[in-house]
Amino acid sequence: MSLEARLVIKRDGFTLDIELTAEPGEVVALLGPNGAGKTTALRALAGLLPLGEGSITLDGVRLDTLPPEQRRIGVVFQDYLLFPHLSALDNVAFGPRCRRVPRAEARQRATEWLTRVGLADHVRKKPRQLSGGQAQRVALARALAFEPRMLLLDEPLAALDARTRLDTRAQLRGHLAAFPGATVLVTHDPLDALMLADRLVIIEDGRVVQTGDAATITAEPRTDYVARLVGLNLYRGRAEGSTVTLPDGFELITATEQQGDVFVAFPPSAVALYPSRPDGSPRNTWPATVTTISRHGDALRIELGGGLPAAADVTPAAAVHLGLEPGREVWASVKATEVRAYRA
Ligand SMILES: Nc1ncnc2c1ncn2[C@@H]1O[C@H](COP(=O)(O)OP(=O)(O)OP(=O)(O)O)[C@@H](O)[C@H]1O
Repeated sequence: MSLEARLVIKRDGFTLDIELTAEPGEVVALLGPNGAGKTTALRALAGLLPLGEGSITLDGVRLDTLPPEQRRIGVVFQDYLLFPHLSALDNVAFGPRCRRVPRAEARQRATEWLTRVGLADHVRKKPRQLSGGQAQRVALARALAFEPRMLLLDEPLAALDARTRLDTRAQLRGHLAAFPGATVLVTHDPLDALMLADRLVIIEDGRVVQTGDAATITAEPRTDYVARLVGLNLYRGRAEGSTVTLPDGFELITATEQQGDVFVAFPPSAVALYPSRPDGSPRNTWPATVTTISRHGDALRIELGGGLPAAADVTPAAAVHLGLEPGREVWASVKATEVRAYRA
């Protein structure tokens, strides 16, 4: 049940224009900053928003000409949208009932689905008697009980606290692995995307800016948003051999040779700071001014302005030793072997 879609939607001041594919059994995450168009894309797939242009084809069948109820798509919304007056069982039985499955059989199937998501003991409860994690699992069971051809999840874990989120994410991963159809999930949490999806589609301002598996995207980000997401300093420049010249003339030396337009990236942990120009120094050394300091795990994240805006991670001890504070002038350096260049 493979998905092939081109979604074009124009609404005041914003245009979504993306192509999206998903193979049977594949989990594709739409990831992007607020307002990028992720929810708009999901609502279009579900049939809740009409396409301006484009088409949606699932397993060779045109979906965008069908009304939402005939698309056989299971949707889990961010706030689950369970029917508050129905028990967990009747919420899940709703799908089969809509497809005219007799009541007893619909309830039987609902019980099976609730058992599968670990809620056999909660079938009679109303949504308000369920915890956030349980409600999420009822919503998932309800979507799966439709026997959908495709599953759509909108920020499926956003409503949960951190602890519940961890457990629920692991369980959700298992259920998605067992689902034979294509799954598209929307999130702005990189961890959800990395843990749940086989492939990431990064959307910014209504366009796809990068797509690939987690390893490729984290190794070779192509926009500032993605670079920040994976915690890398990222620049664009022109390579001639191992020298990359940035638009303002700054030169970075890399260990690998390239020609033409490239991205260059290095992690904040690779940036070393010195009180004065280091001698016998690594190839890339520049004067910088500390702009902000924030906590980053066990380290301090130092944002540097100057010739090459960059982030550096240092230990608290080093920060004290260097007297780091906003406005302090330092020398920064990064070894050529830590700088990766790849084709733009
Ligand atoms: N009902 C609406 N009418 C007009 N424009 C809208 C409507 N809903 C959203 N938009 C606009 O469409 C754009 C994309 O919104 P969308 O909700 O799809 O983004 P998103 O990537 O899901 O963001 P978030 O992570 O904040 O949910 C935004 O610029 C938003 O202002």
